[in-house]
Amino acid sequence: MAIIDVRNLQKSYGNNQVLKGVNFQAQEGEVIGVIGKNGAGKSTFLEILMTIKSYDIGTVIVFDEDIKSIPTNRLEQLRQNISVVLQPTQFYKTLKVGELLKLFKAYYQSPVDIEKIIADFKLEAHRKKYFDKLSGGWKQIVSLAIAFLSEPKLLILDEPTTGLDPHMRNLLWSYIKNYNDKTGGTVILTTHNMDEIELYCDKVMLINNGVNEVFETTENILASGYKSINAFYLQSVSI
Ligand SMILES: Nc1ncnc2c1ncn2[C@@H]1O[C@H](COP(=O)(O)OP(=O)(O)OP(=O)(O)O)[C@@H](O)[C@H]1O
Repeated sequence: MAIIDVRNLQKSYGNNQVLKGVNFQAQEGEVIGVIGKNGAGKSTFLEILMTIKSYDIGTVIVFDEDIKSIPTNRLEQLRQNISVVLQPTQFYKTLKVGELLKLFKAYYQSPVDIEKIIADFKLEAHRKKYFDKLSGGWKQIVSLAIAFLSEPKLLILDEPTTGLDPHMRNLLWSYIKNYNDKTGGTVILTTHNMDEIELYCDKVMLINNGVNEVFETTENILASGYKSINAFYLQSVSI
């Protein structure tokens, strides 16, 4: 089943045309990495999929709904199936980690057990700390733990592993893959780490010069002769 169908997506900021005709589809259960150089338009693209940013031209269908013509109440229902983690993440400064998890569990009316989330994300030592006082990497982990609380059908992550140490990166990816295997949820993320794309993503979309220059399975890219996704990236994109 198609979760997202994007045709000829165009978006400008003033006279800076960032997206010049992007075509993209995501099926249920896929893990898709969006790559491209700094300023290529990856975050802009994800924010449009999250339904929080407007666009100029094209069609964006999310869960079979055209997000431009959908009534507000249905847009809100649709958003309940999407979890997002943006960068940088700012949560309520005066709340402790355990309190934040409880708050969002209530907000999402989530059946997920907070103790399990705390154990899975290795948050025990941090549950009584104020979110504001955590290191950047731990803030990221808490944000991701919260994203999983809503048991989303679609998870959108903007550079989820940036700033994480290798153990936390592995931990995070094992959680993403586990969520994907168990629930069939779709994951769309951006990263500059090409090893992560190679290891964990089913498909890659390369945004270059405002278009999806490549949208292909990682398997086919590697089968076409590149020795790694990193080599593919370096050979496909000039500085
Ligand atoms: N709100 C905004 N107003 C004006 N220009 C913006 C805005 N947001 C992004 N841009 C511009 O749009 C372009 C694409 O930005 P975007 O953040 O989508 O790129 P990116 O691929 O995510 O970059 P990076 O890899 O550096 O995070 C950049 O030139 C950026 O300066």
